[in-house]
Amino acid sequence: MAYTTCTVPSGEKISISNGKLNVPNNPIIPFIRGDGTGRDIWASSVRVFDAAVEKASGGSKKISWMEVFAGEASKTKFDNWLPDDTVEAFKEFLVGIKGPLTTPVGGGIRSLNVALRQLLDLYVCLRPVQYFTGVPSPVKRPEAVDMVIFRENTEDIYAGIDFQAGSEQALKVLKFLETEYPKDFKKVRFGTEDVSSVGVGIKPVSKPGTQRLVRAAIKYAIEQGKKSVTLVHKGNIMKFTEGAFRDWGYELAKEEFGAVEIDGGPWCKLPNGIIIKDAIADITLQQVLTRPEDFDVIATLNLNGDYLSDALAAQVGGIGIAPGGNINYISGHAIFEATHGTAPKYADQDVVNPGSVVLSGEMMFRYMGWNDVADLIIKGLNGAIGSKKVTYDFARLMDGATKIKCSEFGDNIIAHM
Ligand SMILES: NC(=O)C1=CN([C@@H]2O[C@H](COP(=O)(O)OP(=O)(O)OC[C@H]3O[C@@H](n4cnc5c(N)ncnc54)[C@H](OP(=O)(O)O)[C@@H]3O)[C@@H](O)[C@H]2O)C=CC1
Ligand SMILES: O=C(O)CCC(=O)C(=O)O
Ligand SMILES: [Mg+2]
Repeated sequence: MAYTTCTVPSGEKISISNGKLNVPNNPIIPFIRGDGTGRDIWASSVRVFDAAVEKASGGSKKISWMEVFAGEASKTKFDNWLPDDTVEAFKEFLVGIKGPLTTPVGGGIRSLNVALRQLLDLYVCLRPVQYFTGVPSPVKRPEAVDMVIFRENTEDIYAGIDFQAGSEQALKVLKFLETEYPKDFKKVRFGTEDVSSVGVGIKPVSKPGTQRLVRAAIKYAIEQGKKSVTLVHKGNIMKFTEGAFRDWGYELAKEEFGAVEIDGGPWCKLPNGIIIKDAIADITLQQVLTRPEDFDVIATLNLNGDYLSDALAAQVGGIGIAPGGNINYISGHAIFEATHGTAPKYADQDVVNPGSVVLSGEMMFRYMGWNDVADLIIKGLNGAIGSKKVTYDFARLMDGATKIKCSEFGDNIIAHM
């Protein structure tokens, strides 16, 4: 493919055959720096990645980084928020990594982060939540938190069927409901008689969309020897979207994985003892705090997963150390990215924690089968935290800590590899 907004460096492509990635020694990996603090974090993280690859391979492996553009940098450079080249590069080179991109509230462009997930059909948002010894936490037993969130990444209210009050689309949908379903429509109290001041959002949730997500979560639980998979939903209220997510999840566990009901159901057990259970989203937010041991792998819908991942990140030291990956386990496409956003008030000050992107890279290397590189990154991060020379977010809660810059924290990780 001829790219006009980016340049393909020398290197080789990662490919997939029979569901297995083939990773050359000099893979081309597209990356987006990101908006706001994304710039500071990338500069620090990429040095960590290169150092870990160099050290683990003795110089026989090297990433060929390919910069691709999206967000504010792309708008300035190309008058285009998300050039086709960027999407094509992630498609062609299979595995990539990105910094956060800004999404305006209440108008303007729709999320570029969500767009990338949808355009590449990256149906799993994988967000592990684990505690690193020494990280300051607001809870008493942060070490009890060891959870992995499988967040559905393409459907739900993130699908973008979201119409502004008074728009032609909103008025048409409301008219349709009034005409076709007059009894249901009459029951709704909008707070106004004037429907031109009613915005409308639609929440699509499908059985195949649910089941591919739950399948990935159960497979992960089996491969990693986990104790349970909890389907988190608000199915008591949204019966045919969130409730259906729960039912389709249990159905899949029984039909594809041989689960049988326990204690009269609906909880069930796989032949290897893994429990498949469910919990309603509101109480889940309390119970992940009060009894974290009960949660292991969590499979949930898009919005619940978004809320849960920030809340859980707090328990193990905050959003500065919360990684993630957006993955299609069938096509092999994956884009790794932090859970946090662009934190614009800190942009270009070289102060924020690069840990979330560093750990997103660690996930990327493990996904590529470069476990020795991933292990070195973990070793370096553990050492850096243990040295108590950390960025402001950890330093403000850690006794006896020295506050250092984002770039210096990257150096500290490298020094401890
Ligand atoms: N995938 C993506 O690209 C995402 C993009 N976004 C976008 O980012 C923008 C800003 O979102 P906002 O809701 O403010 O959330 P952010 O995650 O950007 O920041 C919120 C707060 O989290 C803390 N924080 C964030 N990143 C770090 C870090 N690396 N190190 C230490 N602390 C950190 C800071 O807390 P404190 O003030 O306490 O220091 C910061 O003020 C929005 O446009 C949003 O849409 C949001 C989430 C994901
Ligand atoms: O796309 C955005 O701006 C926000 C997305 C988000 O919060 C997330 O994926 O966790
Ligand atoms: Mg979020």
